[in-house]
Amino acid sequence: MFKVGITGNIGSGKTTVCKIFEVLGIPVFYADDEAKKVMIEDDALIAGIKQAFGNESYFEDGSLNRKHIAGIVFNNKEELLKLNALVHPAVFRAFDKWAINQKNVPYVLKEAALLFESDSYKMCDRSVLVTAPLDIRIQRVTQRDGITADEVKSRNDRQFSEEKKLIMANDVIINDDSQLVIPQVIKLHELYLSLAETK
Ligand SMILES: CC(C)(COP(=O)(O)OP(=O)(O)OC[C@H]1O[C@@H](n2cnc3c(N)ncnc32)[C@H](O)[C@@H]1O)[C@@H](O)C(=O)NCCC(=O)NCCS
Ligand SMILES: Nc1ncnc2c1ncn2[C@@H]1O[C@H](COP(=O)(O)OP(=O)(O)OP(=O)(O)O)[C@@H](O)[C@H]1O
Repeated sequence: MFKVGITGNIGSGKTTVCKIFEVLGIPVFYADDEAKKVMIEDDALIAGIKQAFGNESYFEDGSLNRKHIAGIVFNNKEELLKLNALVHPAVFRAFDKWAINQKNVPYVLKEAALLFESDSYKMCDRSVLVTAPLDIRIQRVTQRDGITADEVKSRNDRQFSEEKKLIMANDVIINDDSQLVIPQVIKLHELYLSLAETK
């Protein structure tokens, strides 16, 4: 199966772009959503997270105390690496399992905030970066999530810069309101159809 990894820094619009690919019939694996799922379903992982970040990482009903964990990991690089090392292998396994089950589709997309940071782009045939300037991204995320501009910046600082990702990515979608997004997606879709056919 031809696999395309899609990424972008916080608030770039990668999920929005993925919805357009879905309309074109392309299945999308949302790594960030899968991370949220395994963190409340995988017993070994839950035990590891409690050991690393305390029992208060979970509420009594078993849901994740996101604020508690975010407060630790987005303020300390070592703690974030610890969390990533616990969560990412479980997400990689889930993606492999999911991809095998996608039948009769030309290619699949893997949406991941940390495609490059986690090296998971190496498991894809192609990568695409969604970009937008930081001020626009801050505005979008503060509006969407009700978190502060400083919180958005601190998460952004934990990710590779857009400049670095532009060098690593094969393709780019510009989502800064200067050009339409749908034609950019259709153009890439046509490219991926032809690349998948010749793989
Ligand atoms: C720390 C947690 C609990 C905070 O939850 P919260 O609901 O506040 O944020 P959410 O998960 O919606 O993430 C929002 C954005 O933060 C950024 N972000 C999330 N995790 C990370 C990370 N490990 N490193 C850098 N940025 C991150 C991304 O841009 C993401 O889109 C959560 O982000 C988490 O469990 N992260 C670890 C899993 C992970 O690495 N997910 C991303 C890739 S699989
Ligand atoms: N071109 C656009 N015009 C207006 N609003 C947009 C555009 N693209 C994205 N948005 C909005 O900006 C917010 C962030 O977009 P989206 O959730 O797709 O980004 P993301 O990269 O997946 O974010 P995160 O990394 O935080 O998960 C959403 O509320 C979305 O509706």
